[in-house]
Amino acid sequence: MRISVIGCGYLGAVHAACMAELGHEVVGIDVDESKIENLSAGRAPFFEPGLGDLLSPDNARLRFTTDIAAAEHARVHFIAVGTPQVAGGVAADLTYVNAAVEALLPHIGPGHLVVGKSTVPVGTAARLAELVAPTGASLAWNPEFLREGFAVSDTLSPDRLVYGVDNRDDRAAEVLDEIYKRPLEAGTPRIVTDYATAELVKVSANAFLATKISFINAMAEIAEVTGADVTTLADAIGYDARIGRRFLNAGVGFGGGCLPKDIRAFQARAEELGVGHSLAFLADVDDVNLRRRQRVVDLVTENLGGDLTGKAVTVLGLAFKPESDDVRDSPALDVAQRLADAGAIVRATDPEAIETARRIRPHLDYVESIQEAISGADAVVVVTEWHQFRELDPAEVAGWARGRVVVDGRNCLDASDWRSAGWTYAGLGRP
Ligand SMILES: NC(=O)c1ccc[n+]([C@@H]2O[C@H](COP(=O)([O-])OP(=O)(O)OC[C@H]3O[C@@H](n4cnc5c(N)ncnc54)[C@H](O)[C@@H]3O)[C@@H](O)[C@H]2O)c1
Ligand SMILES: O=c1ccn([C@@H]2O[C@H](COP(=O)(O)OP(=O)(O)O[C@H]3O[C@H](CO)[C@@H](O)[C@H](O)[C@H]3O)[C@@H](O)[C@H]2O)c(=O)[nH]1
Repeated sequence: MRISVIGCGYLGAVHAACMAELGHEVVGIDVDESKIENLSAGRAPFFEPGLGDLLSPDNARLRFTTDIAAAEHARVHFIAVGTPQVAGGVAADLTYVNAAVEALLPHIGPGHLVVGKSTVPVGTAARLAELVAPTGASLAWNPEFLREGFAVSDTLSPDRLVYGVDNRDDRAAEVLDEIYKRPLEAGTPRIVTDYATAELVKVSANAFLATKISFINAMAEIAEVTGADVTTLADAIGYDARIGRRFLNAGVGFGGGCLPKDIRAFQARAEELGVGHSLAFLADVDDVNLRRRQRVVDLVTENLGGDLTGKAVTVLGLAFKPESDDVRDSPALDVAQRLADAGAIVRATDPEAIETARRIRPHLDYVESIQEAISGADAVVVVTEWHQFRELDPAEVAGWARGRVVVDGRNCLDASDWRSAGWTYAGLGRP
């Protein structure tokens, strides 16, 4: 199948490379010249395990360009551009989706299928279908559920495939089945439904995941005033198969380019639809999540005598989660900024996210080496659970730092190991 992928960011670049891996002839298109230059040279423009292995300038099935006219040679066009929060608001900004579809219109015709992958407010697909209809092409919505850090394997072997189609269009599902032949033959469940359901599957999945994380973080708040241990609590409730242990890790909370903006945009859309009350609980989910960031800062402050002015604090982690260089709405970077705002002298490190962090917070002090970051610190704060941080030897770290305070913002360290090495250990929701 000849495919174009419009938008080659964290989602689109992986999707383009994986579609070529599935045997299709793919052109990736983006307005960002430097991204296209890197991808064309076989370099991943961001850190994503396994992506580099799929990119090669010699791969005849995969090319990248800034020229939207290249889409003319394809028959299926995936829309993978960003849908961030609107400036100064919480709704989804559809400018990029609208611009991408508008730009595509002169290059599509009968027999073409436009497939939305971006996360959009319910109702968007039906509106875009009207826009596409005069060209003779049709439109489907095929939301994406990949996780950063596992994006390649999630794309090649998804948990499920969802197709939102116009019920007068029998062909769209057949075309998508052909594209996803390999995962479907491997047993991936597939759900064919209407546009609205497909759009809602995506945002409700993210709302559920965010709620699950905020639920356990709310339990951490209760644990903190009762002396209970939220990690033991999570293990115990997680054994109930109806609850499950995944996404029950209490800590500094969720961030990234998806969960925070998606729950806010979902609430905004529900308000527009006159059913804001149905999603009112998501405001609490957001609040609990943001409170945890300040809680980390408060724990550092309490353990450093109540005032951070002039205190040297090392922040271990900048990415919103390990195995990613993504710092969009990163709790780690936010904590680093809050500590600096409170007067601390902050030095931060991350195995992959220093460059991305520097782009949006250029004034913070970043160092590559963990030892250099910790050297002379009054307190060490772990906010992204990279294995490089989890595996630190507390006795060795004690030789680098000045103070003996460690705040575990991801509940990822062995508290007793650190305490036996002389550290004052503080976790979130743990005694
Ligand atoms: N990142 C993820 O893990 C993930 C997973 C599932 C769904 N999504 C959704 O996918 C969409 C993309 O997210 P992302 O994380 O890849 O964003 P991103 O910002 O990394 O990438 C978006 C890309 O689109 C490009 N672009 C913007 N306008 C364009 C246009 N008119 N033509 C061509 N390219 C254009 C940008 O230059 C950028 O490279 C969002 O709706 C997001 O919610 C993301
Ligand atoms: O128990 C947990 C699990 C996750 N997190 C945090 O939650 C955030 C999101 O994590 P994750 O969902 O793994 O990352 P994303 O790559 O943002 O993926 C989410 O967002 C994508 C974009 O919509 C979806 O495609 C994925 O299915 C959905 O998991 C990160 O900050 C994690 O640190 C926790 O705090 N506790």
